[in-house]
This record gives sequence, structure tokens and C-alpha cells, in this order.
Amino acid sequence: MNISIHPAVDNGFQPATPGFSGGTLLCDCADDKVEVTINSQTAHNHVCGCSKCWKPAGALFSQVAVVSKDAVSVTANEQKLKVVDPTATIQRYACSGCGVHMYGRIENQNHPFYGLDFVHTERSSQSGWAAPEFAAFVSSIIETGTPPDQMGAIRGRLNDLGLPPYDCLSPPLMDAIATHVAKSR
Ligand SMILES: N[C@@H](CCC(=O)N[C@@H](CS)C(=O)NCC(=O)O)C(=O)O
Ligand SMILES: [Zn+2]
Ligand SMILES: [Zn+2]
Repeated sequence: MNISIHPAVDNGFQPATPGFSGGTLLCDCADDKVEVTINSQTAHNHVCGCSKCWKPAGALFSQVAVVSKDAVSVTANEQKLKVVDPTATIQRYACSGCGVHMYGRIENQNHPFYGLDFVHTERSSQSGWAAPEFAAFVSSIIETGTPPDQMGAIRGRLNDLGLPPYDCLSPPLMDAIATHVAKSR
């Protein structure tokens, strides 16, 4: 079976470039592209199988990383951005022309990841971004139509790519969330 996880990982991927300090993300519109400038390297890059994260056509997973919200600014055609689901924890700003999600922001100041934005660095023409490290919300791809009997092969492919599969976030991130909850009690 030919499994396409995501175009940015299907043929392997490069490690981050030391000292890389950011770049620009562009939407998929032919004209008047939305541009988001990121003045920093990203962290915790991963592929996500959940139904809410933006996936390129044909991909089973999204690729998404975090970066300080202070490093993120919309530098062209901001008027095209719309929040996909205002009730979601992550406010995902999508281009109303092409549908590409340009950044996601958490407005709840009590959330463990408050202050971090979610970005898809494959929308950048620069190389040097943080490489993906793991696969999150893997079982969630069933919710959007993947037959359950393909999950063994998909988890195997993720392991082969060096992206250990988890059905929520990775253990270090789950520990960070639990630590935040424990401290807030
Ligand atoms: N099984 C659900 C999982 C959704 C989910 O919890 N996604 C995670 C990873 S992105 C999350 O933190 N979501 C917060 C949000 O979407 O605002 C789905 O596929 O829709
Ligand atoms: Zn667009
Ligand atoms: Zn997700």
C-alpha cells in the first residue's frame, strides 16, 4: 500500500539548520497571497492526524509546529483571513480564498500552550525549519475516513519515517500539560 503521510515527510526530511531564524509563509492563492512572517525558528514540529488541523490535498496528516506568538505577524493580505471555528481552543486563521490555514492562536491565558502559535512551515520557501519529531492524534484519522484496518500499516510507516505515533501528543508535551494542571490546582 502506498501511504502518503504528508508531502513534507513522505520522501524523508532534513534536520533543522543551526542558527535558522525564520521566514515567511504564503497561502495557495494565485494572487494577493496572504503572507505570515515568522521571526524565529519553530519548536515541537510534528504531524497531526486530527480533523481540525489543515492538511494539504491527499495528505493523511497535517504538519504543524509551534512558535512564540510574538514572533508571528501577518505581513500581507490580512483581510483575507477568517477564523475557521471561533469555538475551538486554537483559533485557526485560514485564507478565505484558498483555505490554507496560516496560523493558529490560543486566546485562553490559562491554557498550557498560551503564548504559542501553531504554524505549517511547509508553506515557506525557505529551508532550515525544525524537522518533524513525532506523530500526534494518529487514531483521529479514522474520524475523517481512514479505514481502521489500515492503521497498523500507517503506524508502521510513521515509525519507519522516525515519527513515533501517539494518539494524543508526545509524552513530553503530555507531561508539560499535566504539570501545568498540577501547578494550577
Ligand atoms: N479526535 C479529534 C481531536 C481534536 C483535537 O483534540 N485536536 C488537538 C490537536 S490539534 C487539539 O489540541 N485541538 C484543539 C483545537 O482544535 O482547538 C479530531 O480529530 O477532531
Ligand atoms: Zn489564499
Ligand atoms: Zn491537530
